[in-house]
Amino acid sequence: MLEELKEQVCEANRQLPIHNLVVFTWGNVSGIERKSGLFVIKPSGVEYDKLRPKDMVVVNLDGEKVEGDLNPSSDTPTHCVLYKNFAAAGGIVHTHSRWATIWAQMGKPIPAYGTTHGDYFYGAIPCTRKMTPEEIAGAYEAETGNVIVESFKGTDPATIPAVLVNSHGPFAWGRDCFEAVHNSVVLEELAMMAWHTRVMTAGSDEAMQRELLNKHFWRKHGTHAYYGQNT
Ligand SMILES: O=C(CO)[C@@H](O)[C@H](O)COP(=O)(O)O
Repeated sequence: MLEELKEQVCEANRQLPIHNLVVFTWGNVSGIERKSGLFVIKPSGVEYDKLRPKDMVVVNLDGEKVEGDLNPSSDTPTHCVLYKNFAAAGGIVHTHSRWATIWAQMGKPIPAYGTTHGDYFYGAIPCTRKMTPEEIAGAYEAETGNVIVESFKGTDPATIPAVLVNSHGPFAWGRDCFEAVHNSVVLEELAMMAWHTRVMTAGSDEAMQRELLNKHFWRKHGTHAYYGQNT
């Protein structure tokens, strides 16, 4: 089972440059096997076109490497915190994709301006608060996960499968690593569209009508128990 997951996570990482989500190696994808509690993640610093399934690193939910010759991504502790807190996450992606990173650097959530957004995200895509100096100086990557979890209090992460880490960049997730990559591509497109919407409306944060958001999100997702019910 883990061998198949290694192949999937390797392929998902190789899709990041294909979708123009990364420069150099500024991104990583992981996937979890919930039954064992083990997840597979990209090795740190390895170029995507050189990745092979056997290079993938296996990590447990205590953040300990259990298999692999290479070092796991430097963001592994963040992936770990998200897997422990978001049951909805079967796969996680972190990138520095351009337009989503612009919003993360602005420290602003991406409003649900239109139905393209509403088809994938049931509301604004949140931006975390800035981290404290203590959090930055401490277990930084784990604290990055903690501020993400904090920004989802009262929100089902299955219905908004992405976040902007303030001053850093986006994380996205899905039921598996390929859906997480898909959501990362959609996030990047929405971030670019939202930027231009905001500029052309003189900085308006006015979102689409709630009725329209409900219609679009639940028409697409309402049949999946994964998303809960239309509240
Ligand atoms: O967020 C960062 C750096 O700010 C990381 O995502 C790196 O850009 C990729 O690190 P590795 O996965 O290669 O360790």
